[in-house]
Amino acid sequence: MDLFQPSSSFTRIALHDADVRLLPAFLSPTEAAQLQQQLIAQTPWRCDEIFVWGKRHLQPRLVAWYSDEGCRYTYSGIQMQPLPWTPLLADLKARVEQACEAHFNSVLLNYYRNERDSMGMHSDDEPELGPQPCIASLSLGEERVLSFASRGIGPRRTLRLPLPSGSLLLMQGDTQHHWKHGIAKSTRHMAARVNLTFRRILPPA
Ligand SMILES: O=C(O)CCC(=O)C(=O)O
Ligand SMILES: [Fe+2]
Repeated sequence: MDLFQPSSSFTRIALHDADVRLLPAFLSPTEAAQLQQQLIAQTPWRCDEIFVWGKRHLQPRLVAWYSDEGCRYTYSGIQMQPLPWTPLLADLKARVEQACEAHFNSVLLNYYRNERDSMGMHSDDEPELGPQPCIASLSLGEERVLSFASRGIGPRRTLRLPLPSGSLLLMQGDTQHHWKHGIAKSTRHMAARVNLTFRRILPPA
């Protein structure tokens, strides 16, 4: 018996000068686990290189990017080549759009294989996302903590936000201007997690 009750109301996260909302049970744990398995098996994952202090490293996670035709996106200094939407991802995008009352034309998939995979602190503030990016982030599998840290002058404020499997996080408004976010490595064993960040890429000016 599946006792899951889907919920449609977002909870506002208390973060100054930001608009961050969480829908903890967007997908049931069962659906989230099935979707994670499908995406791990069907996605042509890439491991991109990054440059840190002039040295070449492999990114500590796997990625894939899907979008409408004609979208250009540079991520961590890498020009991404988009894949066309699969029926599975197009269907998921429609459901996320309905929940968020927003429109997206691309999705970045991140695959954290274990506790050693991570994402450095960053803001999603590339010009192609526009002045107030709206990003919807779906988490599947192992719960990891999304760390927030304030940017700019003044005392550094931080927040740790655990993202359960099946949860949908919305970051919009001035969030990217005032905060960075990232996923730290862990010393405790972590199973696989897949995260999808739906974005709206604007055409070049
Ligand atoms: O894995 C996450 O929850 C964060 C992903 C993220 O920040 C990004 O893709 O820009
Ligand atoms: Fe991000």
